[in-house]
Amino acid sequence: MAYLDVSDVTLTFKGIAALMGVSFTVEQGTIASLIGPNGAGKTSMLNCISGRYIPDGGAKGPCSITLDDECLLSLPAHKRTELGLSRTFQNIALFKGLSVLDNLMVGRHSQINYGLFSSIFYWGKTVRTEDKHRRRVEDVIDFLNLSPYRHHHAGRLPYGVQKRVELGRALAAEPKLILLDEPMAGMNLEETEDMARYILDIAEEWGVTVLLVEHDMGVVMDISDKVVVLDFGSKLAEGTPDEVQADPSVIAAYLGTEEETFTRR
Ligand SMILES: Nc1ncnc2c1ncn2[C@@H]1O[C@H](COP(=O)(O)OP(=O)(O)OP(=O)(O)O)[C@@H](O)[C@H]1O
Repeated sequence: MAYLDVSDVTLTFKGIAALMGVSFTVEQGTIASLIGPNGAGKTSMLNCISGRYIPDGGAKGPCSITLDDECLLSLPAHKRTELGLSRTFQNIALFKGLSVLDNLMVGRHSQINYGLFSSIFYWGKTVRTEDKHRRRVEDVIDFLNLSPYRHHHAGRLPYGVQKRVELGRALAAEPKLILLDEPMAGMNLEETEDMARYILDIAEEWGVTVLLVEHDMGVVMDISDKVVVLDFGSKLAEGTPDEVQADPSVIAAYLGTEEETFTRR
């Protein structure tokens, strides 16, 4: 079975379908992208996987979303985080009054498993665990080149750096699967290229599986192992970037007929 297996997911809001029987798979350690026009259902799909939305049928029917063979639907969002699922949001969701370092430490929250009792009676263990959290956060700071900003208030940083901090917070949680909702939105060319490099390294060096929602087709076609195309809540195509770019239904329905739509960087 695939690492992430989405099978026949339907989601309706007051009778209006955001997703209609969508199925796709993502293999471990790869980068998959969800693309489609505005309102196609991309963020809704990420929300179903992360636990923000519950697909129609809930947790009782046949399981429609599994991660590493584990059914996600029966788990609340925070349990999915403990299982190794982490995400970023379309609109930056940082604690703006906290430093970069503290925002990343918040990302460690799911890994903190000691309470007041053990802090008092197993002090040594607590200190060792704290060290482990610090080390992970420092690794993330180094990886994303956030050192110059570590003590800056997140809310005062340039937009592109804030997007990087948000990625860092998701990475701090030691995810196995990371969901990225438009990580390049609003970025200039240089920031976009840097972010694309980070995403490639997250998969290749850190071994994290990536599911990306992104409107920048150049980036999507360049870095994805697989592309899934949604249109009006239904899956239109699934395949390698080359297969999807050659699919007439995709060209007609979403990408238009202009050749430069698929120009690689
Ligand atoms: N909480 C909600 N309540 C009602 N309708 C919703 C809700 N969330 C999403 N929808 C509807 O579901 C459909 C899919 O929306 P979604 O945000 O998933 O699309 P998208 O592909 O991510 O779009 P975009 O590229 O603009 O972010 C839209 O018609 C949207 O209005």
